[in-house]
Amino acid sequence: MNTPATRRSAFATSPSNPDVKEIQTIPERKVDMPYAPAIRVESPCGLLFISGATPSPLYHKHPHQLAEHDHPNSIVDQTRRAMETIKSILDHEGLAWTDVVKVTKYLTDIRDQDGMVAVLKEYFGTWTPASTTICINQLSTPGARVELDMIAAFPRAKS
Ligand SMILES: O=C(O)C/C=C/C(=O)C(=O)O
Repeated sequence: MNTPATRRSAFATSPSNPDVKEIQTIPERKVDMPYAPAIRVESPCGLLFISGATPSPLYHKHPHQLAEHDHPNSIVDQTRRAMETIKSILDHEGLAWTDVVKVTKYLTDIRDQDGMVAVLKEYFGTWTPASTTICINQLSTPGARVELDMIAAFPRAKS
């Protein structure tokens, strides 16, 4: 588990809503990305919406360059990569796995569910956020079998 820390300044603020903030964990890589790693909503309580994480590196070129997407075949290894990406965003925001309130899980083969869930348990321990699991026929890069997105809530002292 990571340790809660002071919330960082956001990368940018929505021009139409001062409570909506763009999060960039590696600001110099924004130029390569068509979406933010996360969006923080600060009022009435702080929420963090984490973009879908796959086995691909968080920051990668768009359009995709296949050399950046050399995925292991194993669902366990792919899920660990996605969870490490999400951990980097939670760490950046000073949040813990126990601050995650919702997980959406996308699989290309529902038989991968048990392997994916076992890896999530390594990270979440006994904490069980709300969850939705969806099976789809393809993800964003060849060979990707899993994508995870999450919503986390900032503890009141940090909201
Ligand atoms: O599903 C999304 O839009 C977020 C993730 C995207 C990718 O993994 C990607 O563009 O490679």
